[in-house]
Amino acid sequence: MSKIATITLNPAIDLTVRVDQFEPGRVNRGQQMQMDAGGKGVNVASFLADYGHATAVTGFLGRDNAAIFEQLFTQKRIEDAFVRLPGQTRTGIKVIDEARQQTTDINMPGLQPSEADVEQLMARIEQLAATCDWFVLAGHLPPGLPTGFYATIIEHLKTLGKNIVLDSSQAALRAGAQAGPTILKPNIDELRQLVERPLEDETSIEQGARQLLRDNVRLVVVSMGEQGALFVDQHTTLVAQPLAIKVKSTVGAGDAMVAGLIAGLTEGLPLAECARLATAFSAGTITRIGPHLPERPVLQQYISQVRVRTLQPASKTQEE
Ligand SMILES: Nc1ncnc2c1ncn2[C@@H]1O[C@H](COP(=O)(O)OP(=O)(O)O)[C@@H](O)[C@H]1O
Ligand SMILES: O=P(O)(O)OC[C@H]1O[C@](O)(COP(=O)(O)O)[C@@H](O)[C@@H]1O
Repeated sequence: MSKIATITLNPAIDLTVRVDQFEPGRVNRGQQMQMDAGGKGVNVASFLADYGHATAVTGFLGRDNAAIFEQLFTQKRIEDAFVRLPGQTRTGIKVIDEARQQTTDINMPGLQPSEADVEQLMARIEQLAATCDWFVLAGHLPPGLPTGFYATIIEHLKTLGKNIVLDSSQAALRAGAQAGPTILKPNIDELRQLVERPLEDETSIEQGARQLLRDNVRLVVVSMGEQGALFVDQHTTLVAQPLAIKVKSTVGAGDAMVAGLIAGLTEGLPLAECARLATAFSAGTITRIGPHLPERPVLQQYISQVRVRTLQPASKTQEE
């Protein structure tokens, strides 16, 4: 089984604070606080490692607070190929309101890598390409990097014949999508930004996703929070219904979906089974804080509960 590499240019420590009945602009009393190593690619690797995959992580990590990441990598046997930068990796605040089942994210800009750091990163990616067939490029760009940075990496990885998943936002997503990764995983807001029109129903979301399928892009997964997700390829559109479970924190739900999708695709599962696995991974993480999957029997139960249907042109549906 080949290794899966994730690239997180701007990882984050997630400081989760539980505040029931959270009111912005007021004095709030918190109930619980927890810190986790995070950032999109770090989370994807962590979920895949829980599922038994060999993973490697790279990107830029602040030297001064790297311990929490190093602990995670050691614990889950994730290969650490992060380039170290002077200073601290950003910390993001995640306010979870369990009573209202709401998560509020405050994400910071992060550390700025130098030209020499970027060169070092490119060398690490080159080294990882010797052992990894899949590359996940995920998250916000750090300050100072050009919006076309993901596009540059994608173009290079394409020449090496790699499978590439892009999960980013704003201009970096737009430029990256044009470079033709294998899979795109926008959430509904990111898809709206990409296609520049309101997407109000399943059909318009499907059409928006289908617009992105071209050249190398063979699958677009649009995640829609509690509305589930659409899996759109050349031949079909599947709708994966989320599970009705008690939400603790939605932080990492999208990353879990990416991880579950890759787990399915690398096993050679049909798209409907991949959609089921991806949704089960997401369900597994929203019931807890931190980028971890539940034990196998629980995950197995979630997989069996996910409902996937085909979205047909005349809106006739068929259970998969
Ligand atoms: N409130 C929720 N209830 C149930 N499932 C959810 C909820 N929020 C997210 N999910 C699951 O996680 C998946 C990804 O979530 P989403 O919030 O769209 O991703 P992102 O974090 O990338 O914005 C969804 O497709 C769904 O299966
Ligand atoms: O790189 P960005 O877009 O600032 O996002 C970083 C945040 O995204 C996360 O990876 C969670 O992502 P998702 O909720 O989209 O799966 C957090 O761990 C992290 O704080």
